[in-house]
Amino acid sequence: MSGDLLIKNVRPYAGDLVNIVVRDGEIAEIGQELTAGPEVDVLDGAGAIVLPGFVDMHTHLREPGREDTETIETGSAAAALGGYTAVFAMANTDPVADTAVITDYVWRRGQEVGLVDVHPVGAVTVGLAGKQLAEMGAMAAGAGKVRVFSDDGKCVDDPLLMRRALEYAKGLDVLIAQHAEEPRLTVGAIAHEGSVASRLGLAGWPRAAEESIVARDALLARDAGARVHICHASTEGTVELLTWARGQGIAITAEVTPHHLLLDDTRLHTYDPVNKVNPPLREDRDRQALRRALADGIVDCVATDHAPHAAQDKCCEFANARPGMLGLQTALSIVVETMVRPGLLDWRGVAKVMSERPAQITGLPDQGRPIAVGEPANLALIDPDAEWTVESGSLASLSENSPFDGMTLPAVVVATVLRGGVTNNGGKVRSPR
Ligand SMILES: NC(=O)N[C@@H](CC(=O)O)C(=O)O
Ligand SMILES: [Zn+2]
Ligand SMILES: [Zn+2]
Repeated sequence: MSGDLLIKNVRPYAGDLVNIVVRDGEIAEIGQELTAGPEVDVLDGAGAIVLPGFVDMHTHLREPGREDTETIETGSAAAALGGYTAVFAMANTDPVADTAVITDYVWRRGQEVGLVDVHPVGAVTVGLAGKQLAEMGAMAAGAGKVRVFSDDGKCVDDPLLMRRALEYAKGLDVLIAQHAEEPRLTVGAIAHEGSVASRLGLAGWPRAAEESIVARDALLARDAGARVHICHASTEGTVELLTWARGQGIAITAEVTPHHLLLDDTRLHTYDPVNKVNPPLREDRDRQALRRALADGIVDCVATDHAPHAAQDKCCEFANARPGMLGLQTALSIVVETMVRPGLLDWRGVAKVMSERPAQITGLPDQGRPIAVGEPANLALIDPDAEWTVESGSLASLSENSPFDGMTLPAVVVATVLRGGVTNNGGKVRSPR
């Protein structure tokens, strides 16, 4: 546990300037006149906005198996620099995180690094093969306390298996997060099915491949009385289905990625595989619908789907490149660009979609909490007026596949605090323990 910390000159949710005293990892005092004793560490926010630390419910960290592209340590550093205090590491590692041995390892390694809480996501099916349920109960009962299960990267496409998974998840009080992609509709598909893909000669990934699974899973969740979460919602039709399902009282939640909020398929004309992602970048109307849905709460939260890939897997022909893009260090700036600047969200809204809702959906008791006395000191400090230019080679990730490379974006995360320990100070991460 960290010692005492005085955080000076910060504005909770962009409100009035205050100082915050942290003791034993908790917010002990908030006020205008607070001062600290001589032994206390001081973090001067210089007028920064302070929000609860961000929670990413969808991150790929590639350890175990592809430590050449990201490790728990390098991914944790990227997360801390992005303002995150908790991330959920997806199960599509090698070996797959389908047993408690792996999920406990991910949790423990994250705690050893100590920059962010790395919560393991467990696989729904053994080896992500979609044939047999994994031992969800054992993973939930382990040291990693797995509370989110997903075959992300693949869809749990067998409806009977998905139904069983939802029933089992309800009993365990855990969440199934679905990568909604009907595989029969995306055979060979590499780009959004539309006029851009036709012109470029790229095989199309239709909206219906996502929407048919969203509709199906809403009905399966209804019948099982279970919760279901939709990963990386990407279409206007998905927003309509979510609206319908919520109206029916179905416990369905959804996330949107920063790249689906900012980019569309017109980026593909260069054939640069940095823009290849699953689900694919869609059209302007999808992007606009997703922004409105996030503002209205129909889409609950932003999740990065941070997906590091090696140069040899990305810098090749479009058809052969792996899908996925980096996201942890650029997420906040893209939310500011697409949601705050256009007036769709205020800073309380940013706290909600980046921290509070993902913590609630995943069941983290110590994240996404109000900035108030007695609450855990998990915080992100943001300079809303600063700008920065993304250099993919200078990010903390071991990989460089950022589609935002060269873009000048608003808002800089100036510090991150995890249980009273400063994990990122002015863009420098604390050296891992
Ligand atoms: N989003 C992607 O395009 N890729 C992800 C898998 C996934 O999220 O489906 C990956 O693991 O690389
Ligand atoms: Zn996915
Ligand atoms: Zn993913």
